[in-house]
Amino acid sequence: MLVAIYNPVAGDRTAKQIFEDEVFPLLTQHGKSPVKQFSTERAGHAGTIVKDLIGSLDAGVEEITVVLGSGDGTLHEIINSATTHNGGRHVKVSIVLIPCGTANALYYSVFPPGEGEGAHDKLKSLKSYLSGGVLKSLTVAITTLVAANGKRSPHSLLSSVVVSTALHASILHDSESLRKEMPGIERFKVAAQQNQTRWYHATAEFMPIPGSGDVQIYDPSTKSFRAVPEGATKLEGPFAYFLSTVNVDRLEVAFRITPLAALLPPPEACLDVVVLRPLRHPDTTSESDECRKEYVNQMWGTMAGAYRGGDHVDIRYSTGEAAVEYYRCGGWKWIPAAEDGRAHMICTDGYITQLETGGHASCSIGSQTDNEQFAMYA
Ligand SMILES: Nc1ncnc2c1ncn2[C@@H]1O[C@H](COP(=O)(O)OP(=O)(O)OP(=O)(O)O)[C@@H](O)[C@H]1O
Repeated sequence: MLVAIYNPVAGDRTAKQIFEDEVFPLLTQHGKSPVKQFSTERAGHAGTIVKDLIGSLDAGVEEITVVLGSGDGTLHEIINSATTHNGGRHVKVSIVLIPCGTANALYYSVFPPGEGEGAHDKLKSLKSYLSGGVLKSLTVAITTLVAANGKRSPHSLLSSVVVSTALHASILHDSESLRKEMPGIERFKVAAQQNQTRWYHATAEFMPIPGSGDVQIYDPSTKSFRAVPEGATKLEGPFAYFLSTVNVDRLEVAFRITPLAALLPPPEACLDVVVLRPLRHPDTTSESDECRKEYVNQMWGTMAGAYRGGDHVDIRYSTGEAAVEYYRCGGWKWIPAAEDGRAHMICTDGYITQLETGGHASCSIGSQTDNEQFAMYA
């Protein structure tokens, strides 16, 4: 079954126009008219549409193709509604992605613009579909929230782009209120400045990659990953930044935060995790206001590398240590300090969930079956 869904309020609100002017005519030209077309009417609607469509499929029909005009958030809703984890039927969902959102992390990771390229072609996934191109399986990261009494939340949160805490979660949380006045990516920069001196108290623990059986860390001196010794897979805060990705090497077209996902692609599905802990900086001697203010410059100095193609992963302190801790793992656990409210925020593909005090979050890579349910034309 082929359907088209677009989110008319995603990004700069041009999805309807792109579909009417470009997507539908191209589909018709190739004799591929969608059996149904939808314009989403509210948050969560795209997920409901796909779940209902799957429910209406005849027995034996095991695939649905969705031409999707949106950003990463609407795709996230579809994945979470269609997953077997949240009670869905196992139907393969193939996405033809038209980037109509603000950041479009997945699209621009799969189709990075070439050097000096001006306007980005938004129809690359569609052209791939029309020419019988490659279907790239989407790895999912599955986040479970665990309450203080050990009870796990009944619903899993699936992500196809990012799961984060700390600064990135704060940015996504605060930028949402700026969406109307700032429809573009500048709202993320404003929210970043509002949160730049905040540190997050928590303990993080990494779980091994299923196949290799180890947790790995990038070593800029050898430009390769090496196994982390057992016993060194637990990190104590404070943290400034803690972010993991799947399927992407960037969160915006030019913000390449996990560049090694593309430059040193892992042989099997795993999470790429970027961590910044202020007290690792040789000049940060305490958690005083002065040190926090000083660290702002250090942090942005490092993070600026993400805008230079991802060279932040090779920046080293005067001590020779890597400024960024870049891990590869099969999962991680985030245990916030009870008194640090902001450390309780978890961001899954832009959606913010608040952990209960005393609770923790556990994120792991999906099983092979999970990772084969969703795919994108690449
Ligand atoms: N008709 C609608 N009215 C209001 N909100 C809607 C409507 N349709 C969808 N939404 C919501 O719009 C939000 C934004 O969509 P989406 O994430 O796709 O775009 P974006 O945030 O601009 O891009 P990106 O995630 O790439 O930064 C989603 O949370 C979705 O639930």
